[in-house]
Amino acid sequence: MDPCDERRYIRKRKQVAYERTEPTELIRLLGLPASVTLPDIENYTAKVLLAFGKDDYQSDAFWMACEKLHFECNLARNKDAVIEAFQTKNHDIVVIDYRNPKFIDGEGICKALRNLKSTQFTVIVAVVKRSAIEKEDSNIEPMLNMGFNRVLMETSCLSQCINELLQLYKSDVEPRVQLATAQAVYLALDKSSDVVHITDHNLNLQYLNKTSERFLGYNIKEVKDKPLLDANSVDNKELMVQQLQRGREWEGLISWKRKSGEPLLLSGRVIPAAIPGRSPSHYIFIHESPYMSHDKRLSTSAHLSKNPDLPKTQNNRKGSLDMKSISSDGLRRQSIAKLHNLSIEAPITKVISLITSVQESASPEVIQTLDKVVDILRTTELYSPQLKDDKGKTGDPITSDLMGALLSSGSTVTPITRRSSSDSGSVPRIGLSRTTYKTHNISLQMKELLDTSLLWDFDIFQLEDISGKRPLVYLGMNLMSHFDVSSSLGIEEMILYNWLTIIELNYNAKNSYHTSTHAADVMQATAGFLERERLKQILDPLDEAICLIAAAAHDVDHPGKSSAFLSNSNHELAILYNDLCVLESHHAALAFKLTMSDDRVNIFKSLERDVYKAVRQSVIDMILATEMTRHFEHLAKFVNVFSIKKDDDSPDGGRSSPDTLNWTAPENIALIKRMLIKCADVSNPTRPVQMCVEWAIRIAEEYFNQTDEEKANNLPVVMPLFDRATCSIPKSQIGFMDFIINDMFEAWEEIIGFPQLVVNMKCNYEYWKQLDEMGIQKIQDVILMQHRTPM
Ligand SMILES: Nc1ncnc2c1ncn2[C@@H]1O[C@@H]2COP(=O)(O)O[C@H]2[C@H]1O
Repeated sequence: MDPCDERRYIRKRKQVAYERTEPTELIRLLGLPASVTLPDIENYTAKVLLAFGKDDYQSDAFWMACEKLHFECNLARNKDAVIEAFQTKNHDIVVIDYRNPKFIDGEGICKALRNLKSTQFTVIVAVVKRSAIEKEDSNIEPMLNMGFNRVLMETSCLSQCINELLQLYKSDVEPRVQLATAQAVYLALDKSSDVVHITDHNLNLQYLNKTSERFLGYNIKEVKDKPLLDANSVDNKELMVQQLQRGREWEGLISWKRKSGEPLLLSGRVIPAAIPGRSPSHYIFIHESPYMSHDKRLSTSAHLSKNPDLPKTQNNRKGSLDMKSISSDGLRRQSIAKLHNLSIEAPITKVISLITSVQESASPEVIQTLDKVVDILRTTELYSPQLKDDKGKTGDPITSDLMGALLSSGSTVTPITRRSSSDSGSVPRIGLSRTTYKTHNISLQMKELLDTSLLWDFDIFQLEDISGKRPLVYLGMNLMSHFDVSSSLGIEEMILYNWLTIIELNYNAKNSYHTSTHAADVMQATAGFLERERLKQILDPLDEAICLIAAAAHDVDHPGKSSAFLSNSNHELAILYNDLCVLESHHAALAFKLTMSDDRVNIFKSLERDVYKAVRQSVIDMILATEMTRHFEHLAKFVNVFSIKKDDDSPDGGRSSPDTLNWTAPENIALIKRMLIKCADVSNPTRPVQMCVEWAIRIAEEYFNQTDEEKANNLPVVMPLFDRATCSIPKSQIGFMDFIINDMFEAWEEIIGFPQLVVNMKCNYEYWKQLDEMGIQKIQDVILMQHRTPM
């Protein structure tokens, strides 16, 4: 459709349900180049006021354009209404209909608005008739002088109105917002009780605040562009300048001369201001207010006791002293001093001290980079995942959706009714067996299949079929027996069988992905990893048992919805766990609740108290490690500790571990077990392609169901792009592998030596890329292609 032919569409808009258009989609709809970025409407919503005496295509087009851009829009019919609306909302843009004074007095409105002080930062636009502008002798200057910023020719074209508003936003509103912010900053500086001076890079004064004016007696006109400091102002001025030029802050005493000639010594700091990568262009001098820092000055300066004027100055200002903040500040300083006196030092403090000492002799660029490093190290969120800006902004939206949902636990509260979970209720009853578990009860087909249970291409879906959807018990018994778990725990095999049965019964068969087949698959991957020589050397039989148990139970009673969904729907589990690690906490708690519910399922009953404690702690730790919001934290810790040095001369073909690393230290074993279960949990993209595809379909189906339910119940949609009508399965898989899988499996493979993982992973990645290039998106089409793909 010709975008300018949208007039009919606009006229009909009141009957059409309005659909929110995402900015990126809008760019596509409008056919704008991908490089165009829409205003940061997440953070700032522009406010537009339409001054139109009556509705017509023009007011409709602007109204619609505002909706598309997510700008707030108001309409006023006459001068009084415009002034009233403006005084309430202080709009960024006012569009005035200037076509016919019969309907609305455009000139009067513009003048009245400009008479208000608050329109200083407002863009006023006049919409004029085509003929008014197309005339050869047309002259808009009088209108500009009247107070309009822009004169637009009438148009019924929606995209033209959108473009106009966008341009106004970019060229006028944004800079004005920034200007207003800058004014606010100046105001803050003027109101600050600190003495503030700003100089250029030659230390010539550019700005001083009101407190400085009061204390030193100069106003800016008298001293602008004059040197701020004289030779005696600072003890070692050269050193200070050197440090500032290198981009480093300086702290110390500066001796000032008041206009009246009296000296004034102030302690403070000087901060270089620079565009990143450049040398400083300005220096900011901040001195604690002479009245606020009186005590400190007295104690730091011998000069001061000789200066009788200061206490007088302080007395003059006494009314403005904030005694509470002074005393609490004093207390804070005392406690910091106490802390410094204690003989404790956190490793991070040592690291920061080392970096700071390196900065002493570094170049300005290195100093700036190290400053950033120190800033990052000072946060408490060192391992919290943050999507890199470029990926977050320009990456595939499905990937952003998926990563947003996996890596954050955002929630909004709206009630729904689902009740489930045996967490707070009673444990389901099952037919517990007291007889001996007999392996010979299984069919020949099952036996043949289970003979391959340790192979990476083990067919879990065939097991799902032939076990009547009870793969966990069959495979579980096979693997537990292989690793002799009953001996490690000192129990009969029958208890293991009962335990696997009760755990399997508590997986929800109705889910499409999080069923006991997924648990069995994770257990199978776990066994595959435990079989690697490297891990055999590190983990003992009890560790192996812990890994298999954690894998079997890690998603028990998964509702097929994410933790965010549970939080958003006020689910009892979210309430119970305060929206924190909701699902994983539930899986771990329920696993133990079920285990402890009856002696016949209690696989831990023979363990000594302290061994049980350690086993319990480790199983919980592993299950909690499957929580995806901490994915990057776990991965970063693992890579930091186990980063492998490539050494081609080493006897094991280039694989060598850091010499000093104690692989079997408890904290390192814990890291390995966490990474093991994490990799097993999301190992599906490293399986043979047919299985990889089946898992992708199952997880997508589960996500789609969640989106359906969120929409049906009017809940926040956690992953809006996982909508069965529009989602691209290949794109979601490419994104998942790019962000979560590829790096983690490369690192894991390096440690455990399992090339098949990475080979499969790369093949599958290529497969999804091919499907994507072929334009395949929907589940049905992926299934069709799957049937064509050879095993
Ligand atoms: N193939 C996949 N594609 C997209 N997401 C996946 C895939 N496999 C696993 N996941 C997600 O990764 C999560 C790992 O923890 P959960 O099993 O709780 O839930 C899992 C899914 O949300």
